[in-house]
Formats: sequence, C-alpha cells, structure tokens
Amino acid sequence: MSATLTWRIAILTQQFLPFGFLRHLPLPIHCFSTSKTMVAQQSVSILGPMSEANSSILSPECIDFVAHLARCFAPRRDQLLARRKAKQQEYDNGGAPKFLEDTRHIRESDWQVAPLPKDLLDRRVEITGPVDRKMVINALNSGALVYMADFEDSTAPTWNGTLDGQINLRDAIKGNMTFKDPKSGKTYALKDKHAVLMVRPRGWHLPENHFIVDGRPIPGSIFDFGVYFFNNAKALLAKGSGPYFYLPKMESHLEARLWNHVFVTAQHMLGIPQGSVKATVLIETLPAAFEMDEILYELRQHSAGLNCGRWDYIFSYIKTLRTHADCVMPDRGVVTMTQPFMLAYSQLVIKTCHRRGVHAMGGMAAQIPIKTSKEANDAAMEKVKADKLREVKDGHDGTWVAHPALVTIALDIFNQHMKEANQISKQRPDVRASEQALLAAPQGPRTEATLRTNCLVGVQYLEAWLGGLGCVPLYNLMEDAATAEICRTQVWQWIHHEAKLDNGQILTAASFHNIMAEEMQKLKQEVGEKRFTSGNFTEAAELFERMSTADELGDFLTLPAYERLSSKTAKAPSKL
Ligand SMILES: CC(=O)SCCNC(=O)CCNC(=O)[C@H](O)C(C)(C)COP(=O)(O)OP(=O)(O)OC[C@H]1O[C@@H](n2cnc3c(N)ncnc32)[C@H](O)[C@@H]1OP(=O)(O)O
Ligand SMILES: O=CC(=O)O
Ligand SMILES: [Mg+2]
Repeated sequence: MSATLTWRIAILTQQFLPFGFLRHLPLPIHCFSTSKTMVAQQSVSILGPMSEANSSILSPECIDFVAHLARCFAPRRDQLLARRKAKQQEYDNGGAPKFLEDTRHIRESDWQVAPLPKDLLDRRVEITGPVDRKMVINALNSGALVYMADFEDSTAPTWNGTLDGQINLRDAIKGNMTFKDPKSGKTYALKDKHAVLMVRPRGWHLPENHFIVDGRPIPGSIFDFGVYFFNNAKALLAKGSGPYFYLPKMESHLEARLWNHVFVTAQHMLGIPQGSVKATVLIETLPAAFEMDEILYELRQHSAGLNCGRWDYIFSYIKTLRTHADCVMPDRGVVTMTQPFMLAYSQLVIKTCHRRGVHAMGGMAAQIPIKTSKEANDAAMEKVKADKLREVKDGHDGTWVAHPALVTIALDIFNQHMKEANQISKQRPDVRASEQALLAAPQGPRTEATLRTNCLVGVQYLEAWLGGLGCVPLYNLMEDAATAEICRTQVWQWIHHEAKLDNGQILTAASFHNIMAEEMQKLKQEVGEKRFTSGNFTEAAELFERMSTADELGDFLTLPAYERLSSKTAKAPSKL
C-alpha cells in the first residue's frame, strides 16, 4: 500500500474515532497529495530580498512545501479568524466565554496524550528570546533545559530578521554555530551540551506579507512553521530530538485542530513518523481557558502540554470583556498571578495537564537584572524567586525566564522543590476553577501614574518594533508585544469606560491627548532630541494614540504595525 493511501486511511479512520463528530472539518482532499503540480511555483511570489543566504533556507523545494501548506490551510485559518469576530460580537453583547456543552464528554472522560519524547520530560527551566544569532547561541548555552526560539511576542518580523532567525536555527541544529559580534569583537560558539530547541511561530492572525501564494500573503504561522519544519525536522529526529513547537494566541480548540492538521500533513509530506511533532499550547487568551481539555484532546498525538502565557492572557481578558463595565482593569502592576482570576486559570492549567499526563508550564516574570542599583536588583530578583516558588509549589512542571542571569535563580527553586523530572503525577482534584472564578474582575487602583507609564512604555516599545526590535528593557522590566498590548488596551478601556483615576479625574479622550503630549515631551528630553527625531517615535506615538482612542478596539497592535514594517520591504517580486 502506498504511503499516501495508508495515510488517507489513517485520517479517515481518525474521523470515526470516539468524539468523531468533532472532526466535521476534514482536510481538503488536495492536501493528501504532495504532487509538485499542485504547488506550481509560478503562482508563488516572494516580495522580499533573496540574498544567497535567504535562498539557502528558502530553496525551491521549501517554497513548494510552504505554499502547499498555505493552500491547504489558509482558507480554514481565515474562517477561524472570522469565527473569532463572531464570538467577540457575542461577548460585546453581554456574553462571556464559557465551558462548552458540546464537548462536555471530552472534559469528563478519561484519555491521555501520547507519551512524551525523552528530551522533553524535564523542562524545569526554559529560556525564551528572539532569534538573532548572538541570542540564539547565548540562550542555547544558558544552562536552561529548553530554549524557546521566538518568532512571536519578542520578535518584530522583518523579512530579513525572520529569515536570519531560520538560518540561525538551522545552523544551531547542525551544531557548529559561531558568531563574532561586530560591536564588541567578542566571539560566541555553541556548546556541545545545550538546551533543547522549541520554536514559537507567529499566531494565526499575522500574515507574512513577503510570501504570496495565489495572490495573497500567507499566514505568518504557516510560514514560520513550514520553513523551520522543512529545513530541520529530519535533522532533529536524526539527533534524537524532534520538531518541537510552542503555539501562541489560540482562542479555541478548533484552532488547535487546524494546527494538528498542519502537523499531520507536514509529517506526511516529509515522510517522517506521525507524532514526531510535539507542541506546547500557550493558554494566553480568555476563551482558550475554557477549552483546555479540548485543546489537548485535538493535539493528543502531538501535545507537549500547556503553558500559562500570563501577559497575553491579561491583554485577552481586557480585549474579550471590552464592553463589560464591571471588568475594567486596575493598574497593570497589580494584576499579578495572585489575583483570583489569574490564580484560577494557572491552577486549572495544572489540573488539566496532569490529568492528561502532560506538562503544565509556568510563565514569565517580567523582571530582568538591574545593573544600575544593587538594591533594586535584589528586590527584582526576590520577585522572580517568589513567582517561581509559587509556580513549583502549585504543581507547575517548569517555568520561563527572559534572561540568562535568571536561569540559576529559577533552577535553584525548581531543583529544591521538584525532585523528579517533572510533577505530572501530582494531581490537583482540589482545583475547582468555575466560570465565575475565571472571569472574576481583578481589583485594585487605577492611577494617573500607570496611565502615563502605559503611554511611555507603549510608545517606546512600538518605536523599537518599527525599527525591527521585538523585545526591549524599559524601566527595568522586559517589554514585548504582549505587555505592550496590555498598555494600549488598558488605556482604551479606561477611556472607553470613562474610568475614575486615583486623582479623582474622569479619563476622557481629550484628557488622554493632553497627557500623551506631556509624556512625549518628557520622552524627547529623556532620549534626546537627536534620537527622538531620527527614531520612529512620532509614528509610534501616532499609532498608539490612534489605537487608544479608536471607537472600536483594534484586534492586535502588531497588525497595523506590521503593515508599516513590511511596507518598507514587501515590494517587487524577487526572481525565484
Ligand atoms: C510575554 C512573553 O511572551 S515572554 C517571552 C518573550 N520575551 C522574551 O523572550 C524576553 C527575551 N529577553 C530579551 O530579549 C532580553 O533579555 C531583554 C531585551 C529583555 C534585555 O536584553 P539586554 O538589555 O540585552 O540584556 P543584557 O544587556 O542584560 O544582556 C546580557 C547578555 O545576555 C544576553 N541575553 C539577554 N537576554 C537573553 C535571552 N533571552 N536569550 C539569550 N541571551 C540573552 C544578551 O544578549 C547579552 O549577551 P552578551 O553579554 O553576550 O552581549
Ligand atoms: O507568551 C507569553 C505571554 O505571557 O504572553
Ligand atoms: Mg504571549
């Protein structure tokens, strides 16, 4: 029997497994074929520069592969994005996410995800970060057990930066990776023993404007996944590892099903065993918190658990409940993991994952080392320690750090409190995260000081992003796309609901414009006139201000920002 036929039968059989009616959206039949005629290269245009290095990663075969995945799955992705909008309408009309009646049997029946590969059993400390060459080497050498190479929250996806990232990961997998920093002259080399590599592609919402199939930009998620998978999956398996991923910003189990279909097709096309892919889903949207079991179930052949993407989760809480006047957030600084709704969500992640035999990963403390004051640094590190201690005691099987200097701090705490490779066997039947608990509005003050900080952080982050930098230290905290989203949605929410601030002032668009003008003036002084005028501050401030005062809350800050970022490079088609 041919491989294609065997696989077709496998897929068809899967549709009649228990809960088969959930699989009412089979793969398009042309996805079963890997015939070159289905992916004629002439209908693929690449709008970014194709240097020799870029061509080495985007070979004609890789282009065919990615285009085929896009043809198979972009239409369904479009439907799922439209579904998000329809759901949001329900929430805007007073509804809220809830546990699904249709999938109760999945939540209530006993099943487990497929066994995990050996190199993913112990994930007690994972470092995350952007994919430039120095960072990749530093992260892999950092002593963390896993490095999550990030094309999402900490990356501004310029064409060259995205492809450089893919080249860096390919070279890291080959093993002989070096780098000489032109600024410092320092040289870097990958150690023999280094962290296990996981890759986070962009979320379903972002397009890749430089890769056009049949006249349309393809989803950035398919581009990042496809290029990485095509170039590295076999090499990773040959080394005893595998193609491992983090999947961001999903809002339903139907989106997880789509990823599962992408994995099944990709593995089939390269002829590698089904189940080779492993993926950890970030639970970082409010709707997804109500579908944790279902998400694991959809990905059960490919799952490596769930993770608490706490920053996007806060952003999503604001976004989802945008019209609910009783859910207006307090200052972002007081929305910590001990707020009841955050605690309920993180504990439900642990309970759900352990019941299904898989890791429940913790999240990111935003503190980073402070070089200018020992006292301030000690206080910041204490916060990181407290956060990691709560995580390990609650039952998380590992955690995230943003910086190599935090690896040992997190390792010490997990080593002390987690003697085995993980604590998946530790069940949490005591956790009862009700709908009410997951939705409970956080309490705390709304201050003018936070409003001003939101303006400063939001604008400076966007300024960096428009310059191609996706993660920056600001006022001693790590700031990335998720934390910047909190800044601008918090401002929008406060204006929209005319929040009363601690100074007694009712916030309106007019008073916000005055505050923005004052803060931008201060910022100009802080960074200096020259840096201010040569940077992207004016553009960033205009975008931040427009999105904060729009009648409708925009879906993602990075969508309009990406149009600006890519307009500089997505121009004439490159010769293929
Ligand atoms: C909400 C979420 O999604 S969280 C996940 C996304 N966010 C992240 O991954 C955060 C990643 N972290 C970072 O990008 C950085 O740590 C920043 C931007 C916050 C701070 O960066 P810097 O100001 O360069 O830090 P600093 O100067 O202290 O760095 C010291 C060294 O550590 C390296 N380093 C810092 N962070 C990382 C990292 N995450 N991975 C690898 N190396 C790192 C630097 O490259 C530098 O190396 P060098 O000494 O060889 O030159
Ligand atoms: O991706 C992580 C988050 O906190 O957001
Ligand atoms: Mg996130």
